[in-house]
Amino acid sequence: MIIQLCGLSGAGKTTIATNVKRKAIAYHTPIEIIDGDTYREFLCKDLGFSKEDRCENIRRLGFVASRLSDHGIVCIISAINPYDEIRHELAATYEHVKTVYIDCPVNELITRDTKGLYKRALLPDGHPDKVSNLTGINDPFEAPANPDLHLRTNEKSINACTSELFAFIRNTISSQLLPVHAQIRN
Ligand SMILES: Nc1ncnc2c1ncn2[C@@H]1O[C@H](COP(=O)(O)OS(=O)(=O)O)[C@@H](OP(=O)(O)O)[C@H]1O
Ligand SMILES: Nc1ncnc2c1ncn2[C@@H]1O[C@H](COP(=O)(O)OP(=O)(O)O)[C@@H](O)[C@H]1O
Repeated sequence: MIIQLCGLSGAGKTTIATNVKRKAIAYHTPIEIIDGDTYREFLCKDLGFSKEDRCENIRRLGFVASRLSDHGIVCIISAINPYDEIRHELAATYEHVKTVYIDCPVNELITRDTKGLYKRALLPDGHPDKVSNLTGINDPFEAPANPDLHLRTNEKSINACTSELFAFIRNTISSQLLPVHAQIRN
């Protein structure tokens, strides 16, 4: 199974994915986090933040996820993943892809600003430190219309969001395994 997260920087993708992975160890559910930030240092080092590059980024993360997923590893793609087009492409290309929206209003993210990116994006034009294409401020984010799971991280605690995503993964695994058991019995 491939869980493609999407959500603005600072919304909570890494925090929730990491906590879910920790929780899954006790249940012997293998989880791999495929994190945009990490892969941008290696496999996706050549990519920037244009629409084309962001889509290519997700395409590559999706490919890695598909290889691992074929071996029964639950892959969580933790990236901003801002465009409908590429989210749909991933879901159409690979089996068992679920979209999870990690949602937080931008005003709250400006307050969190864990990486200082929002402060820099809000600098006046022409300022040497200004970030010019930060998603949600001066670059688009297309909120998914019908995500498989929608987590509002400004309304629920980290623990509550972690439990919801974890339960979603467990339920999806069970429902996908049921027909297989039925086939074996028949
Ligand atoms: N301009 C701009 N816009 C968005 N993000 C920026 C930008 N510049 C740097 N960063 C940092 O890069 C991380 C986003 O990379 P992703 O691979 O997740 O992005 S994408 O899915 O290809 O849109 C993102 O990581 P997260 O904060 O974990 O989301 C940022 O730390
Ligand atoms: N309900 C929540 N779920 C996830 N993170 C939360 C929540 N509430 C507050 N936070 C905080 O928001 C920040 C999210 O950062 P991070 O996980 O790196 O985001 P992202 O990976 O989406 O950029 C962390 O500082 C985390 O403690």
